[in-house]
Amino acid sequence: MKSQARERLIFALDVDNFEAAEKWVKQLREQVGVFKVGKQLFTRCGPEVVHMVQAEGAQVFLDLKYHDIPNTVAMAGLEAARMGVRMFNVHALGGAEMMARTVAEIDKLYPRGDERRPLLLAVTILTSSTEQTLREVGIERPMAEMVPRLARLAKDAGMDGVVASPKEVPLIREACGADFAIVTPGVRPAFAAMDDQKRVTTPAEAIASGADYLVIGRPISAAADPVAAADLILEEMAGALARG
Ligand SMILES: O=C(O)c1cc(=O)[nH]c(=O)n1[C@@H]1O[C@H](COP(=O)(O)O)[C@@H](O)[C@H]1O
Repeated sequence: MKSQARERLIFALDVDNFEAAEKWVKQLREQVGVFKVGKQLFTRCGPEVVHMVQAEGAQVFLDLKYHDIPNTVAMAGLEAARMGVRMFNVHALGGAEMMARTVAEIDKLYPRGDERRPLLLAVTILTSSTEQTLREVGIERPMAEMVPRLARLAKDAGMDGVVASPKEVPLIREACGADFAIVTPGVRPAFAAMDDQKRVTTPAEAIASGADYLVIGRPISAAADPVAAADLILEEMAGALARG
């Protein structure tokens, strides 16, 4: 169960330089199967940092949350796939055409079934957002309606899964079925602070509700002993997986 949990634990490499990223990858290799390279690190280091993670034998979630006109996102997605990342994401709010064009480009590069094909993920509503955040940008519908609606839009456009709060996993499963990946940030073990996350659950709750992958950053990176914190999280995940 622990090795299964490891494949589902994604550590957010939210650092500002190559050396720090490399240190985390070497330190957490036994606990973590996938490392997330996001906007800060990628803007600083570029593809070199993706290749470093791959050279260490781990997989990469390229978290650049593309949101632009359909052709621009599709072409950016193509470059992400060419880097050999395991998964990358776009904002579902970019719309059906943007997602479908991206899927179509990836289909041409690596058809479904090709092991090099990355998982194409759509961010629904960020885990730092509240109902108030939605109102501010003119979305009057409630979170519980928006998240499954965006997830369904992503599925119908051919995307492989979504990034969403663990709180909304049951709603997404209901809208999209079992064969759809759900990646959940906003995970906080009992020992960690909330930071800027708003819609959170514990690792065990996230797995029990049906999340496939957990993205965790500060609860590990800010811990006094990060390896011990990652081990605790893995144990909690493995326990929930065993309970089925
Ligand atoms: O796409 C993401 O990874 C993401 C989506 C989302 O809705 N919320 C969210 O926190 N994230 C990312 O997940 C990570 C969470 O980090 P911690 O809050 O430190 O555990 C950060 O790197 C965020 O950029």
